Amino acid sequence: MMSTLFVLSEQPSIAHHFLADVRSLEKQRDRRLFWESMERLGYLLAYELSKQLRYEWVTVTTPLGTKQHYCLSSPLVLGVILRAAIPLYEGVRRMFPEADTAFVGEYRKEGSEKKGAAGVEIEQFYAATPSLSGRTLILIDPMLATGKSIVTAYRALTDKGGTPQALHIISVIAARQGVEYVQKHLPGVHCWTADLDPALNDKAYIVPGLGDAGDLAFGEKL
Ligand SMILES: O=P(O)(O)OC[C@H]1O[C@H](OP(=O)(O)OP(=O)(O)O)[C@H](O)[C@@H]1O
Ligand SMILES: O=c1cc[nH]c(=O)[nH]1
Repeated sequence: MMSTLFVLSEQPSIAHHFLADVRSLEKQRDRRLFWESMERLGYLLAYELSKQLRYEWVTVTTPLGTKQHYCLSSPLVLGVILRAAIPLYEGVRRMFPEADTAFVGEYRKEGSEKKGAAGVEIEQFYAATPSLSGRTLILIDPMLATGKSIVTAYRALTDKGGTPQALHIISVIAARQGVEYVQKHLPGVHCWTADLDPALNDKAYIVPGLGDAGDLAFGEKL
């Protein structure tokens, strides 16, 4: 199956406004704004992704008659990668409130990024998931840098939960190299990102990026 890539910023829309909020060094001081803008990007990306899901026609009775609507029939599991994904997840979850949720705890091993993207190693320590078999898995992580965190999370979840019928990734900022990495290791994946950045720096941070998404949402990690 073919992998696909959707980039929200390719069209002028309110998404640019929220992207400017999360990237701006000055506005990042306002944690409430950072969270709200992440959540709003979550709504917008979930809306775009929803166009690819499965629906069934349902007849709704109004006080004055009946009307048919498409109602979601794809069984969804949202996958959250701790910590930084929580605000973005909250936006996606509000759009798909009936979805189940899987959690993965992991972080980049301290110092491993000193050798650049090739050196980055992921320490994965926690995974809790409902069954994924035959369901649609949406992995959520605001920053897709080297792509190693997402691939590690997918493996941890599928080892326990089985193989999903479809895989989507929602990110706010993806590096081109990270997208290529996930497409290589997770064939058929569908990537939905608010923006696509050109490069990683020598510590495998996205440039221009926004800095450390986990620290901005929750405070500097010791
Ligand atoms: O694509 P990658 O190169 O793997 O990098 C991206 C990862 O980095 C961030 O998490 P981080 O490891 O900083 O942990 P945190 O969420 O606890 O801050 C981010 O939320 C991703 O999970
Ligand atoms: O640019 C990056 C890369 C990894 N994690 C972040 O929070 N930001």
